[in-house]
Amino acid sequence: MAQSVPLILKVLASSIKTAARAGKIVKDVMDKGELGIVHKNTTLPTFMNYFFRLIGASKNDVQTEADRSAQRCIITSLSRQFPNITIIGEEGTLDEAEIPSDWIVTDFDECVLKSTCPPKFIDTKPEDIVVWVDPLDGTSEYTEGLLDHVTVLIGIAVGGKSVGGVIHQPYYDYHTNRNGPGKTYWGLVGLGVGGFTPGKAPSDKFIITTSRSHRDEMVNRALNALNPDEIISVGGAGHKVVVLLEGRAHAYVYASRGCKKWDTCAPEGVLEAAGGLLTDIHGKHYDYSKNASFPDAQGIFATVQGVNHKDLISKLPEEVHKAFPY
Ligand SMILES: Nc1ncnc2c1ncn2[C@@H]1O[C@H](COP(=O)(O)O)[C@@H](OP(=O)(O)O)[C@H]1O
Ligand SMILES: [Mg+2]
Repeated sequence: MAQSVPLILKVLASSIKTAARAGKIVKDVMDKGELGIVHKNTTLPTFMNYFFRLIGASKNDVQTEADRSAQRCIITSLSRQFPNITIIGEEGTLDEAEIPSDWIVTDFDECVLKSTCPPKFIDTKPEDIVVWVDPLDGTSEYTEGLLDHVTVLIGIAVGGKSVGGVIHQPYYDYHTNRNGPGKTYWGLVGLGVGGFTPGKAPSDKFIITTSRSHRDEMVNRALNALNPDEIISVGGAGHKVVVLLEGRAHAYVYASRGCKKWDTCAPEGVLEAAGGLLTDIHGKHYDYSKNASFPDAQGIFATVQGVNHKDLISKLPEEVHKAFPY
């Protein structure tokens, strides 16, 4: 690879290949049938579970062997290629010492490497970059067999702002092609998107996508106020943004604090590279710098290009805004 390729393009090009490899691991674990499910917070004392509920985390947040193995693949691959960037994974610190050699990805997406780097990223340094990894978004759907809800997310933040990333859907179209390669949606703000052709949402009705498994009173109040013609309830933050990218909905609305930075960094970057917006429910972008707190504590509000983000947010009732203070 030419030395002159800007770092941001190398990180994106490597993330595209790595996400696909991690997606294959996710499928291999499922095919083997040993999911190794653990409930992440159930070993905590009662007061800690109470605290987790207060900040919006579920005490039954599950993790499987696929989450662990896919994260080991991604973090080991990216950190060997880019030792000086910061990488934060949903599953915390895992043993990377003895991972199979074929989990270590060393190749790059050629199309991205050959692209013209957006001028503002030409001089981006390793210390400016934070990569947020969700090795398996939609874990509860994965354990329930709703496989097309599952995505592998690698988000790229520069200077605390999500600017791009990769959403890989390992089970894309699996009903007709179970052993297919999946589908990879990537984007970089200023460069554009790749791996898919953005769809256009219908002009004769208004469609919102939201959580399937984490619905509460405040989520419902926000949805009622926006009065959509249709609600698409699916699992995973990555999958919901895929629904937007494919033109199947106009907005993703989630008035809840349950998502974390690794759930939204890649979806935000890819959606914004496609001309959309992903913010909190007040319209403010999240901070993805390395010391940022993990929860998306002010919820999620995402819209596709052509929808007036600010106008739509203004339709949320005051009580919903007040429920998510800074
Ligand atoms: N109330 C909550 N408690 C725990 N996790 C939540 C949550 N709300 C959202 N999430 C996490 O955010 C992601 C998208 O959620 P949803 O499908 O409900 O929209 C999932 O990530 P993971 O599957 O990676 O854990 C999910 O676990
Ligand atoms: Mg997730």
